[in-house]
Amino acid sequence: MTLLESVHGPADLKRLGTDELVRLAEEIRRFLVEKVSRTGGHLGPNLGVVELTMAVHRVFDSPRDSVVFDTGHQSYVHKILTGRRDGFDTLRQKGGLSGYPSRAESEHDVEENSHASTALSYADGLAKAYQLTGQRRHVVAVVGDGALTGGMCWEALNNIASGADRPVVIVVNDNGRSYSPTIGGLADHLSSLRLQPGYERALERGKNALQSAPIVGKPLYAALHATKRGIKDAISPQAMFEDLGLKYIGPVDGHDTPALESALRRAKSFGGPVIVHTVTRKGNGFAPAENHEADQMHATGVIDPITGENIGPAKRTWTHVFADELAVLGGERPDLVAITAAMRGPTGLDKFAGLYPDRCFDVGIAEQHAMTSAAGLAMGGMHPVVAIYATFLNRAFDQLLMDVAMHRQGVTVVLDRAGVTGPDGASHHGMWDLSICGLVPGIHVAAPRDAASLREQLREAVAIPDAPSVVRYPKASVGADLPALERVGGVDVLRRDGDDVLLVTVGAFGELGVAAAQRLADQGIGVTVVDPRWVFPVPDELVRMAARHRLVVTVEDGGRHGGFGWALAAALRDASVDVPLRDLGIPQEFHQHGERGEVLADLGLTAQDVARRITEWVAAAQPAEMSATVEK
Ligand SMILES: Cc1ncc(C[n+]2csc(CCOP(=O)(O)OP(=O)(O)O)c2C)c(N)n1
Ligand SMILES: CC(=O)[C@@H](O)[C@H](O)COP(=O)(O)O
Ligand SMILES: [Mg+2]
Repeated sequence: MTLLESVHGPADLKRLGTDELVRLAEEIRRFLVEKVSRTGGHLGPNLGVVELTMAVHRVFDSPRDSVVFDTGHQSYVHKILTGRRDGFDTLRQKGGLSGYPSRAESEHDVEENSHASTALSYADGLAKAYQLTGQRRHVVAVVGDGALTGGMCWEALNNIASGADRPVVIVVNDNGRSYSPTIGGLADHLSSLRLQPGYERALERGKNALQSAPIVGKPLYAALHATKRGIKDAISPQAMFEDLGLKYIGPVDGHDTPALESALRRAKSFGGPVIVHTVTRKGNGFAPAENHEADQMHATGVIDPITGENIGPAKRTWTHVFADELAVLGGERPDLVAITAAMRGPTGLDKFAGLYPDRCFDVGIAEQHAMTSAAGLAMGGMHPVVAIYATFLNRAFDQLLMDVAMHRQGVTVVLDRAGVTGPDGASHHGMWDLSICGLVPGIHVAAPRDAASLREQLREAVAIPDAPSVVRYPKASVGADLPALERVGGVDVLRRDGDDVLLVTVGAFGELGVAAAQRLADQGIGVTVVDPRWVFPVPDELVRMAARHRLVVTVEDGGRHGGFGWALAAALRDASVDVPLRDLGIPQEFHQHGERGEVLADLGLTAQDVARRITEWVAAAQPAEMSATVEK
């Protein structure tokens, strides 16, 4: 039996000796590479936290002590050590192990939200609750240097620091990277601390040697300790944390188990808010990850477990199309600037940044700041393109509404991963953006249906000088272009078989709509399929088209609640167009992980299901109106 097979929970971990811990770390790394190379996932981040997670679970007592992982993508080791080793063959798969903590999976899991920079706020709340209920429980928050660039962390730190008697242990996992190198003053600050990685170890050795020395040991240690403190204050700017009221321990080598455990034990005994600054290496122990140029295998697909080479299917995604067109636009429009929230590569800004390095800004994991900074850039005469994942627009709603739209600033927001994303689960599905954008006065929202539309609508968006414009597209390969039969009032007609049903498809669902119409035509139901292209404001032409049909059906890769279908229904009511409308979209629930196609099928968002629903609706409609159609 391997050591890994002998560890079913933290208690088993606590019984291991030093040499066994080294072996266990090696076994965990081999396990991670073997499993994640097959399933895909966050290999780099988890290879970087093997010793750190082991030490946390040896020093603290989960689940009595709460261990919160910020973003949660680096919680695989935590899962392995808390009895879920056997689930890794199903990692991030439908019905399988989540790629993030999951309260349904384990009592050891606290936070499920994959949106970064929240762990310290959870920790603050948990610590207050334990204090109020007289529970002597520690709260441990593992937070990355990237997550620390998020504003919520600083809001939380401000509050945690005021709780001098609340035992919150903040373990900073400082690997110097988000996807790419972490940016900003804080990163510089941490790196200035990182310069003495052996600092704590040297201190530990020195203290042990001194304290064991007879007679002179203890006084000498005390004198040196005071000197150390003075040195730290003088040469290492961690004084910033201590000036905030947070004790600082570190930097600690995040792969040195004895040093880690010593630092964590000191933190545990402190009894108040304390930062343990650990220095780790993303991808540690797997050379292809350690040396991975782009992002040290932050998130991989299926890879060769030896070479690290991607062996999944190469695909041209919507992101690629955006990246290429923005690069072209950058040459035509010197006022165009791009903004990323620590995801320059994944959102397709690398090409633009390579051509125009001074015009691409990485603001860290700070979508709120990105949006309002964009408003400032627009006020200053630039046209910003803010490229973020759709789910992270949630973070910047107020800024979009008040700082961009209310000030009528020309900012273009490009939302990648819009709609059902898949393996990253409930907090990553981009299902909220249409509902959010629909609330914003004056906003223009485009949902391109293919690559040609994306290029065209991106150009249209950056030409809007006095309002926010949004372009949204899915996490998927981009299919073949779907040409329109004609464009009427800005609305593209994709197929015209009759006036029984007006099927309005949003974005990439154009292909689905045409396929559904074909199925319905075979049943004698005449469907006209249209793509509004710009879904907000709702095109007037759509209202006119609806009036000429017996039933209107909308289908969108977005949340139904407050989505495009609801907006069109309201527009029909406002225009007194009395035609029944049925809206198909993502139900207003938190949807678990799985492949995008699986989740869409479960939600009935396939051509077959849409055709079936329409057949049912047509059959259920007033017989006089529709029977002729159905009998045909
Ligand atoms: C609000 C938000 N924006 C962007 C992301 C995408 N994202 C996931 S992990 C990550 C980098 C996190 O870096 P860090 O906290 O340093 O953790 P590491 O991967 O280095 O362990 C980012 C930007 C996110 N999860 N949440
Ligand atoms: C944890 C996180 O927010 C991202 O790393 C997430 O895994 C998105 O992955 P994709 O870029 O593959 O959509
Ligand atoms: Mg990091």
